[in-house]
Amino acid sequence: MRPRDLLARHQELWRGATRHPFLDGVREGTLPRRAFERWLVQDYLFVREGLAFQARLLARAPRRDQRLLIGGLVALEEELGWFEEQARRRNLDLDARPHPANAAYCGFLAGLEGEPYAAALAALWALERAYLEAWRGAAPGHPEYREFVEHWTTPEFADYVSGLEGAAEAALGEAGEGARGRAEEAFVGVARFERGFWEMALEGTEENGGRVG
Ligand SMILES: Cc1ncc(CO)c(N)n1
Repeated sequence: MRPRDLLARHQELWRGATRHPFLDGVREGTLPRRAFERWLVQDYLFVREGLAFQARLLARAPRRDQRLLIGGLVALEEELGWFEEQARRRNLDLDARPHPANAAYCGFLAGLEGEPYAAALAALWALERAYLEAWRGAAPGHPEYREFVEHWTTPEFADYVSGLEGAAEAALGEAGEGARGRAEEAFVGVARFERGFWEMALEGTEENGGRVG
């Protein structure tokens, strides 16, 4: 089982993770500002957890995957700084509570620590690939959101996602049947949580969406 087999087997689910009215709104400029701001604050919190998840994955990665994962960690740390600047410009408070949909996704990532390496790596590939496809679908993006579309559609990011796919393919190739099953479940989990994240952003019910004052 290769990563691309997972995409082929779960096309419908994958489509739900990567196509969404939120992304149509980014492309057309019709997205309510509150929805975008809610997504921005929540995604910052998610990336913070994602960095911790990836650091734990690095600790048990085979030698051949270390450079790839370290490169990803450096990019995530830079991304946090970028989010902080975006939030400052928009006067958003990043010291917010994770929305339940976000907290559940982060809990799922934390739980992958107890799963086979191949399954956790497949999940990392899937969540990065989901963002690549999702934002590509929103390109070029309304001017207000274009910087965000560009952030996740650079050739560097696409190369990174390809690197993760290759690493996941190798890990799955060495994995036993049980671990491959766990990888498929992890993939399905990522796809569901990704869709839920867009839903949360568009329909979230927090009082102030993280806005200061
Ligand atoms: C919800 C979500 N999924 C994937 C990524 C890509 O890192 C992200 N920033 N946020």
